[in-house]
Amino acid sequence: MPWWGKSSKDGKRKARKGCVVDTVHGKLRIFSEEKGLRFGSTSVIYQHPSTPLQASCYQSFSGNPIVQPVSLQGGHPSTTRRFYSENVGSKRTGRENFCQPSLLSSFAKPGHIVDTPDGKYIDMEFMTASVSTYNSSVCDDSNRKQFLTNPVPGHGTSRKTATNCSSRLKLKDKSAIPSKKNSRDILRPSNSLLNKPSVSISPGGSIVLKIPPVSASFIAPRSSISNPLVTPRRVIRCQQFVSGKSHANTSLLSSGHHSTPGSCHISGQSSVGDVPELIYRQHGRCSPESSPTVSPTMTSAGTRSRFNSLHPLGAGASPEAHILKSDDRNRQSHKLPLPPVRTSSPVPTMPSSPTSGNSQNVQSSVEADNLPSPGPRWKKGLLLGRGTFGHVYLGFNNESGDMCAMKEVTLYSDDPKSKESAHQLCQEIALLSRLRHPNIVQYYGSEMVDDNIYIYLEYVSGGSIHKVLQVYGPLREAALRSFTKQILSGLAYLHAKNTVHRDVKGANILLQPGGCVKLADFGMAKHITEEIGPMSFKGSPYWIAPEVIRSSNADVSVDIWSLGCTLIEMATGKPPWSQYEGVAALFKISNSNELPPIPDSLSEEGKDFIRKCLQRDPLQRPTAAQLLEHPFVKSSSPLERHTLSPEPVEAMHLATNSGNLQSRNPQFLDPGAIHQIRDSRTVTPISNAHSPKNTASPVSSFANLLPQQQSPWNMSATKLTPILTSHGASGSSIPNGPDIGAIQFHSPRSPKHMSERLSPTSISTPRASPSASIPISVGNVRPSHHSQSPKHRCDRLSPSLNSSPHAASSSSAHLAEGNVSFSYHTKCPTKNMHGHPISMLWPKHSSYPGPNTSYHNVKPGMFQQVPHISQVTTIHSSVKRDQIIRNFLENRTESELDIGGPGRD
Ligand SMILES: Nc1ncnc2c1ncn2[C@@H]1O[C@H](COP(=O)(O)OP(=O)(O)OP(=O)(O)O)[C@@H](O)[C@H]1O
Repeated sequence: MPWWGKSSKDGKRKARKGCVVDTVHGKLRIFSEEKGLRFGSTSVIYQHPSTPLQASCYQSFSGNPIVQPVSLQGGHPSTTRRFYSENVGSKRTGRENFCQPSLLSSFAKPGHIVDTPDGKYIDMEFMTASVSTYNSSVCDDSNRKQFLTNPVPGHGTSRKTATNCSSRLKLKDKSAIPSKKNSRDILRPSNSLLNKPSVSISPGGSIVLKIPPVSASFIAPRSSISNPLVTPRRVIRCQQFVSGKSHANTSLLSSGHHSTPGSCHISGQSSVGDVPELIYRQHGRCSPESSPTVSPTMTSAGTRSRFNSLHPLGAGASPEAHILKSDDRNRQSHKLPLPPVRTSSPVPTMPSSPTSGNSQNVQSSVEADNLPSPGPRWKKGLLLGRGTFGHVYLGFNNESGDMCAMKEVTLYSDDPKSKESAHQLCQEIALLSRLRHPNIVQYYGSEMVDDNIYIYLEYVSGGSIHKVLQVYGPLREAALRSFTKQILSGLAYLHAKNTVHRDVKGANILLQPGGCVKLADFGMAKHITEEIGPMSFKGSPYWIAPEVIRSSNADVSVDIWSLGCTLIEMATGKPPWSQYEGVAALFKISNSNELPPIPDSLSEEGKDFIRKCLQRDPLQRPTAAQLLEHPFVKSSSPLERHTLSPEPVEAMHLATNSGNLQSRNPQFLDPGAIHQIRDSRTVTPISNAHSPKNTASPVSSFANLLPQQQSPWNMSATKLTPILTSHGASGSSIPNGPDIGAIQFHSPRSPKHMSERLSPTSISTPRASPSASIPISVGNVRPSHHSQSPKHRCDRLSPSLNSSPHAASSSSAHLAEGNVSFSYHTKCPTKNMHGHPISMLWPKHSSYPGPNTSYHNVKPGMFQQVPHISQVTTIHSSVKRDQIIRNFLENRTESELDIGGPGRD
């Protein structure tokens, strides 16, 4: 997020709120690998290549193995299709007396990134499909004049139009109330604006696809599939929107909250050219915290009616034609955005799931129209983190048991920040949907639910490198090599696609518990062409390349510079020049010829690697592909993963109860399958059992570093196993910490495998009353030995996970008594697959142990159960949590970390 001027800019923007109208509905588009969407069209058809038409219009994408956009012209009438409509409307613009038509906008539309015949990508501008404000920068004078001389039909004057815009926006929220007024307020572009799309170069250097404003009434279907937008009611009922101001006017705005340190958007004038003109919805009904999935009882028949009305086969060619026809009579009363069509795709349950099976899925789909609701699939759960523009939640599919990360951004029509948010989201969606790489967070889909945009991403449960550094301190060289190699691998892939990330830093690199790191946060990423580099200044001050500060001409080499900074960050816990304030840091970076201090702790290879990355002349920097050959990373080879294995308890539960181990893999989701719009009464599953697997197989595994080197990080990693227990659902509260989750924790292992891991000194946690200490059956635990291998630790401690799921719940009474309750890791899932909270074991009757403490002869009753570190933090509010953890990690022996408990050497 912008690192300067957050509040002031924001305040200024809010002081001059303009009407910002949305169409983010209709802008969420599939970024499929396939092409064929009509630019400028107000509808997009998604074709499922294999499913029959007869399948119903279940309002979800989740079951689509592959749901991809197809051309309106190219669609075969016999295939199942779905589409979204774009909406046309207008909005009052503050003091402006008139509105004007603008250009079509494409939100996250395939047109934003287009494959050219030569394989290159072209950045397409987002255009507004709306009536824009007078001040809208995307509206040229000719259009404005045209509008003025061609008042909107049905409006006596443009002034009246502007006035009515406001009314419509208010009415939009009253979705259930039919409004005749709305129908009168529809703005239609003048005929002269119905030109063919044109392409030009924007000031920002992007290729701009200009598409004339389109009103629903002007859109002619180009295929046998009827375009629902020709339906006046659709125009009336759906979003009416007005374009916002240019991105250049809002790029310096910042949010009130941000999680990533030091981020900045130096979006200068040059950013105008590459900014989509987005459209926003009126501040809507739902709060940002509202779950996109709702009770089935909330799905009204009207929703289905609307859905039917928009079905691409609604012209009567489909078997549902009769439904559409009958429902058409009911559409009058529904103004909400139409949900996406759930067609014949099977519900994406796993094969072993009780609810899986094509026949059942298809049946479910078929019945969707007849049932009150298909039921919720994805539920917004724990808060994983806060970003500049929104929150990221853990999403849980209660049908398949899978998880994903749900990035939620709420758009408000009167909040200029929403414009920036939507812009960034558009870029992120556009880029992510094209990417598939083990070291890049996988994009699954996106949708609009009321005022919220949701981006569904692969869930990376370990949190960001930045947070890891905060908690555990700097990484040791082996981890540095592994992480750097993986980041490089992701960057090499990215750069090969002519894409620059522009915000490489620890906060944007997520870590899987297994040691796989993934590039995330592509909000600032950009496609570039050979001729035109990214023009806007974006990035984070301490990681930003000098040439980005000095000029607007930059290319993928800026990521290499940032990688060098990130390596320093990982090695020291802080980015280079962190001793300077933001602007001073920028000055230092851009105007000095100094190199930041390179950590002495690094090997010569590491130092050389950093020096190569931090060459001020970008031409001298090696490419990511070249750096992959650098000895610093080349020697980091993937080894067998054998460490954390926190899965025994969960795996056994899975094996015995659900038998659906495959569902732990989040890759069931279909990347690119979810660009849809729905209201909060509809349900949109996004899972897909046929999507490619790309979660695992990082370039190297951090886990394999454990045998080589003992480090705080290594120790913390091994700690994932022994201290986890699960207890009943009546246990303590589950905090909404950012680094919690269980997806990797529950990786499948067979019971046999687990039993082989048991050792005589196993720890078990039988039932206990919630108020009592957890009676732990512990054999004599050997004193700590630094030479103890991780494998040994793992074997010895694995049984501790073999506790009953009904073990005593964590008791706040224990904590209140002042027992030891510090944690040495935070990457702890809070719930197992069965929804039982998982807590941790801690030594009792002791304050925080000082250095060189070890525990011998651990006996039953020495431990207590602590739900989560955030509660620990509450209890020990006088002690800085992170420092405790760090100190503990740095001074513990391996066995101490394994067991913990009172007593000293
Ligand atoms: N795929 C994911 N899996 C798990 N956690 C995630 C995921 N994506 C994001 N998070 C968490 O949410 C936080 C914020 O996410 P993210 O950085 O993408 O938001 P943002 O608005 O783009 O932030 P920024 O301020 O960097 O622009 C991250 O720091 C991370 O803790």
